[in-house]
Amino acid sequence: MRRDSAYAEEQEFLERAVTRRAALIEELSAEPAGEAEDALDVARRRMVRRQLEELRRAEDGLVFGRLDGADGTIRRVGRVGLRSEDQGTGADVEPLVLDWRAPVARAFYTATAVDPQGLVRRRHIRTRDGVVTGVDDEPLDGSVGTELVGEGALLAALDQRRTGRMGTAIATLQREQDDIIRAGVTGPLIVQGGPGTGKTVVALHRVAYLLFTHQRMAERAVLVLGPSPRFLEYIGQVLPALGETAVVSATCDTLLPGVRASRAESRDVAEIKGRALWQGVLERYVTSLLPPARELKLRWAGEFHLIGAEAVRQAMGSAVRGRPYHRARKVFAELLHHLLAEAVAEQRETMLAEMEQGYEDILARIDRSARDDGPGDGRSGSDVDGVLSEEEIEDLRERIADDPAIARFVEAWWPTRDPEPLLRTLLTDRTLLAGFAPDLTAAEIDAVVTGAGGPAAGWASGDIPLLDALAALIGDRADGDDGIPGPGGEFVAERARRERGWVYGHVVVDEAQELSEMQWLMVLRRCPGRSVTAVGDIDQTEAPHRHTSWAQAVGAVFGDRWTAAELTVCYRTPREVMELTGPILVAAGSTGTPPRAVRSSGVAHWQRTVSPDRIAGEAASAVQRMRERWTGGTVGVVAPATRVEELRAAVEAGVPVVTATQAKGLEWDATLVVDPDGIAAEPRGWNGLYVAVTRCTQELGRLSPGA
Ligand SMILES: Nc1ncnc2c1ncn2[C@@H]1O[C@H](COP(=O)(O)OP(=O)(O)OP(=O)(O)O)[C@@H](O)[C@H]1O
Repeated sequence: MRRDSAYAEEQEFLERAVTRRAALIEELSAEPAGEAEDALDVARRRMVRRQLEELRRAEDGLVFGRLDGADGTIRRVGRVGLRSEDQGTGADVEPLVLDWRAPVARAFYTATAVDPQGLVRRRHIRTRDGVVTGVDDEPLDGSVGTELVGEGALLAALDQRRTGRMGTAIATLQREQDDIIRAGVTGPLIVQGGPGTGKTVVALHRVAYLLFTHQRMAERAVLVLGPSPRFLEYIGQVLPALGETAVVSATCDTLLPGVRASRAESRDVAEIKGRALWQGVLERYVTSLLPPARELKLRWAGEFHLIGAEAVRQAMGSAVRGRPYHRARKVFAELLHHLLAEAVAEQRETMLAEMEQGYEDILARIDRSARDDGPGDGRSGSDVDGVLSEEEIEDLRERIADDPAIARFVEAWWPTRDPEPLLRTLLTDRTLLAGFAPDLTAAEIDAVVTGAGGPAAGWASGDIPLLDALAALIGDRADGDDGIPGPGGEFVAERARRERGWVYGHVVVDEAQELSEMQWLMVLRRCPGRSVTAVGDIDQTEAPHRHTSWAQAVGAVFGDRWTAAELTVCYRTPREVMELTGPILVAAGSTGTPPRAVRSSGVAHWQRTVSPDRIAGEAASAVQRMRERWTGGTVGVVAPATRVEELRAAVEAGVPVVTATQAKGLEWDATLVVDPDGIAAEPRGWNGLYVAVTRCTQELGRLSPGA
């Protein structure tokens, strides 16, 4: 009976919220179109557009929580905040629904029986298509104690069939997750968590929280870096569903506009190219491209002018001063225009002074008395003594700056450069590379040069951070604009994606354990303010670098100035499967412990050995049986790289067959791991096997080739 009345009560409230949302959408849609009046109007319109976008996407999960205070107050929590019907702007009236990201909503995720935060009850409300389908009450008065927040709702969410797309978890976030989501942004935050602990959930919900809380971050957009395009596709719906548009998602390989990694390279070479030492190598290389400071001879208006070596050296010194190559070149060109204008003026003064002297001598000889008031007394303008006024020198400088012949001279003396051919040259020339990379051994230099491919070879993944570093040291040819987001028409994310030197408000890195030092530097370049959240599991590392701790992984970029956080509970993988992982971690050389599984699927994992020639056929049958068992859900196959092609041809179309590396971050209801020993034998293969077996939410099957 109480239960029925709770459903009826929440249904009634939900209908009120649905009506209110429709009214707010209508109100905001009625905003005038046309040109914005001023900067304030641009900002206001952008905010309205954002609110409208959020409201439009908020149908699902419009209301998912309720907080009952000890003082009798009742508050509802939902995907977006809804102003109540009688809440004018700034009025002191409670909103109808609290935004889950608002500080007052935090208790929904953090209140416990031990620390009820003024609440007596938390209610989770499940809805589908405008109908309340579930109500779970959790007393916070100490009568019931559980470690989990909203256990019923959480377990129901975790037990759902997987669709192949990640969903939002705003209704069931757990306290340790919420603490990280709402952590301050004082510097890099590195979150360690085992498989299925919700690292991706935390990372994405943190983006939504930060964008909601920090308006300036929204103006600069947030970058989300993931391990693969497949992973980005998997998480692609989460942020739009949370109403976020100011987000750019990419992999390290797709971060440089117009450049793609199209070539595989050996792990050894990839490891060498990932080392932070390349930053110094490239800096020395770019410095070597600067022209030597020497006397310059320029022609202007038919006359030659000399700019002395010392003046050139000084101008170069003040032009370079930490600036990128092209920027320094531009500053030098401007200084050169000044120097030349002064040289021209000086030469003209000398010439006129000589002419004047000659003229005076002649006049003196003809009629000394007539020269009493002769030229030479006045001191303004380009009078006959030849001294040019400041305006005249400035005018001269402008004409010099506009002269294509002078521009051609500068180009010949200090040419503009393209990073791609420059890097190609460096990576294919042993002597050059040895000169700039004294810390690499001869064998390492040999490996890099031999592995670089021919002049027409594409770029490998390990080249992208080198290109990025080089492009930053060389700089854009033309001056970039001011970086202020454009007017209403364009979402900031579109612009950020297009512009190479874009500086983001925040960067989130998922599967961060995979990044090489050079890739970390690439991240830092996009967020010099170090507003970075990185999530990962050092025990799932498969990349060729040799990091076995976060301190090692980020030391080269952040030193020891970063904050560590940890997630300890596994929400994805059932207890039955997690029990298998201890020995795998030991074999991987890890000293860590697997996270604690929150649920049991009640399904035993299984293992079968089949003769090697039947393995693909057996895998196909096993997948079919799993598909039948998990109707409406998803099945994935993980195998050693050498078996992927054969298995793809054998199993049903649409069932993903991937390597352990490609499986990173993904999950399915059931996973078939084919040839686990083969996976373990791959480089860092025990870590790969750890990834492979932890992808399932329900069932794990293992198929091994054998006698
Ligand atoms: N608080 C939560 N409420 C509901 N579902 C959750 C919650 N936390 C995690 N999950 C679910 O658990 C699963 C694992 O989460 P997620 O992919 O974020 O983990 P992860 O730590 O990134 O895992 P891995 O490192 O293994 O890729 C996902 O299905 C996610 O939706």
